[in-house]
Amino acid sequence: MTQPAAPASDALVLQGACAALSGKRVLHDLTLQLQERRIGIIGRNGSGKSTLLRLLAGLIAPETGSVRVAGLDPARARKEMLGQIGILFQNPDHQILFPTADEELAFGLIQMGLPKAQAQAQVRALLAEHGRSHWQGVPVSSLSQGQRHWLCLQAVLLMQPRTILLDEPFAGLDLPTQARLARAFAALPQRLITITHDPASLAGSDRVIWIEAGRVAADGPPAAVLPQFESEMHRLGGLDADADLPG
Ligand SMILES: Nc1ncnc2c1ncn2[C@@H]1O[C@H](COP(=O)(O)OP(=O)(O)OP(=O)(O)O)[C@@H](O)[C@H]1O
Repeated sequence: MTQPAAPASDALVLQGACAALSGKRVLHDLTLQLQERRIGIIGRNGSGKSTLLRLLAGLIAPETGSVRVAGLDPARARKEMLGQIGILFQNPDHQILFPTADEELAFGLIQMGLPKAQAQAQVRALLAEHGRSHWQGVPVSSLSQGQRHWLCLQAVLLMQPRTILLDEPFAGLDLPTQARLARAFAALPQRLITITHDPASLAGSDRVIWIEAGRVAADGPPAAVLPQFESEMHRLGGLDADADLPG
């Protein structure tokens, strides 16, 4: 019998992982080896997608089973994870910690152990490269939603993580901003794991995982998974009652 291939050294591996929130189990016995370059996670509201992202990022620990990123437990190896996993939350305001744009950009680098002056120099160079030197000292509160998204993305990229987790990256952005962001994502060398409700945005992925009520409903190439997902969503959309919304 042939052995399954060993995971890539920077793979994200779930083994029988369950996760609970406030005592309620929301992810059930997930076993996944995530190593493709573009992975989409799709599913209905409340299916457990954000919880899966939080589990992969080590923001929550599994109730049972294990999560490993590059062989490490992401909930414990917090410092090592800075170079492994970057996360972009749906709402930049859930991510931004500092009052000014440059402080926000420098934070991750300082966390990684870079002396403050060096981190600040990298931030100045980045802002200059993007024609945004005037953002030095600018209050985050004065930036638009799209500009805050850009800020969060750059803060993550400065840390050069191997994998970036994106939670509904296009939600609330106008079409030109979405198109610009999509081009920026497409050009990234990193592995991207994207959560979305929107099947169209995953058409070019290497792999799509459909999560339903905390379990994998389908897992494969987009051409196989997305039509199944869309047909089920159309069927559910045709029902009048929304009593089947997961509670
Ligand atoms: N703090 C919490 N305590 C208890 N249950 C929670 C908590 N947060 C979320 N849940 C429940 O966990 C389940 C999964 O939520 P999760 O946010 O992971 O889903 P999702 O697929 O990301 O949803 P959406 O697409 O609406 O953002 C849902 O049923 C939700 O009600």
